[in-house]
Amino acid sequence: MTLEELEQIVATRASAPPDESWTAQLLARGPEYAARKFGEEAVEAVIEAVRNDPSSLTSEAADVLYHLLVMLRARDVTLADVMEELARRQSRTGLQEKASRPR
Ligand SMILES: N=c1c2ncn([C@@H]3O[C@H](COP(=O)(O)OP(=O)(O)OP(=O)(O)O)[C@@H](O)[C@H]3O)c2ncn1[C@@H]1O[C@H](COP(=O)(O)O)[C@@H](O)[C@H]1O
Repeated sequence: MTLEELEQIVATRASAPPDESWTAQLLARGPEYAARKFGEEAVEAVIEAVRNDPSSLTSEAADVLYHLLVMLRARDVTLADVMEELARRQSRTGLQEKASRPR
């Protein structure tokens, strides 16, 4: 499974009946709700990383990636947009990139 494939699944399920699809339910409740669920899943991943439980962290990280894609879709940002941004950063170190951000 690639992130592109998961993005495609999210796009397809977006138009499913909400009573049959978590993706459709998230999107029907709006971008703010999708963002909130992403935040909750991110916090759960943080907890597992701090607890040092690799199996639970793997599971929570999967939740995070899925909910990230749903949140992006809710705001019409594509995975390609995000990957292009990452590609732009490739020519610089992380510290150079951070220093170049507007304050
Ligand atoms: N990858 C996922 C995926 N990861 C997590 N989830 C759902 O996200 C929801 C998280 O909700 P909650 O926060 O209530 O769940 P939780 O974190 O387990 O809850 P707590 O017990 O911690 O409160 C659950 O219903 C999970 O099933 C996902 N739902 C869908 N997908 C993918 O999307 C596809 C389409 O799914 P539907 O849109 O539901 O058809 C699936 O086949 C998968 O490929």
